[in-house]
Amino acid sequence: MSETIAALITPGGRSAIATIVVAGPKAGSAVDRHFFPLGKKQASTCQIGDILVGHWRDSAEDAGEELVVSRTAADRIEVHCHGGIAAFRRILNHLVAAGCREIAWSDYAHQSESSPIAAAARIALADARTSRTAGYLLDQYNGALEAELTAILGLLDAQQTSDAQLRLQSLLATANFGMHLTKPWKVVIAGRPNVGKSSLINALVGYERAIVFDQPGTTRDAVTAAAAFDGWPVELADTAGLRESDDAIEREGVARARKLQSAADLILLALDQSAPWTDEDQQLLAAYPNAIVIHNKSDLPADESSQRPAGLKVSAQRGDGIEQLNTMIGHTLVPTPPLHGTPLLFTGEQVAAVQQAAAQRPDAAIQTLRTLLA
Ligand SMILES: Nc1nc2c(ncn2[C@@H]2O[C@H](COP(=O)(O)OP(=O)(O)OP(=O)(O)O)[C@@H](O)[C@H]2O)c(=O)[nH]1
Ligand SMILES: [Mg+2]
Repeated sequence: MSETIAALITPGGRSAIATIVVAGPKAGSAVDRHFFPLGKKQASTCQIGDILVGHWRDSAEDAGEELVVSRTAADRIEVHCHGGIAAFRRILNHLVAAGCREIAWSDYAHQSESSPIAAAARIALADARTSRTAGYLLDQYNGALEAELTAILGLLDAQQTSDAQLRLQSLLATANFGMHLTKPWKVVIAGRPNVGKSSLINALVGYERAIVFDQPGTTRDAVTAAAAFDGWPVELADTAGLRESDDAIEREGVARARKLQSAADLILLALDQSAPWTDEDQQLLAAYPNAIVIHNKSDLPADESSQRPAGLKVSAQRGDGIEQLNTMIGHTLVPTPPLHGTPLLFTGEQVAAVQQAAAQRPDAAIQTLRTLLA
């Protein structure tokens, strides 16, 4: 590396501490210009692993900001400063004036990782919302996908094209799961007004996110909440109760509800087991054949209609059955979680490249896969 770069590697905004990495031959001298250590060692002369406390000053007269500098590799220094935007911006500006080139943290990940797949996994890890999804991304960071692509390349090189094709297809089958490692599953609740959809959302997320009221037509706009079921990150959406209405705002709410429901990975169909079975319930059941059917208000006497389908009995109000619902949502989203270490496609670019390779003749497929690995 001949140039020296500076990159903010923590999220922008009001985080507590920001970390700026300075990497390249001029890292030490660039930091020395503004960093005045309390001890004898300078940023440019300290050893790997040294942590220096000092002040970042505009000039020798400036009181400066107290911060910490450490050397993490021969040509790499980290500056740990206050996390406010103005604080890290000032330091980055000084580093640029000292000859560093400022780059984005994602570009730094690409520069500092050994392969594009490891870099992509590192970037994706920042978007993993649960330790379960992070675990699968760590597998890819540690080489699971790279090893599989390399093995497929070997098969193609050896002209074992049908074996290669099988393994490309198995990889493609992981794309839906893999892409969800950084993008939560969308779970949307549907049902007639007043069956207890908002109450169910609140019971599932564990706090009062959605407004509950005894009048039908309470929820108008979609309300979403971040949740996790069985370690799978989910964006859970409450929607307006589905019914014909003369009220323009409610009609708009119903239109938005239908749109969200059509884009959902999973629908929870809420029914009121204490109310008589209606044609609307029947229509909803037919419209969402893959939905999890929930019979809410199990604390009230049941309406014994013969048309009532099988489903999970819960009481959103009392919490009965919510734990089972939780588990059922997780198992429905991911019926058979991949074993740890399984290669997974987790970016759109990877999916597109593997789809392309699967459709190509061996020579072209080899080129496509090499580009993905290079
Ligand atoms: N007894 C009983 N009442 C419930 C239960 N769940 C919800 N309710 C009541 O049913 C009424 C409607 O609840 P909501 O959660 O607002 O229903 P909703 O389906 O979101 O209604 P809309 O937003 O109007 O479509 C409220 O009075 C709730 O307190 C339950 O498990 N048992
Ligand atoms: Mg509601």
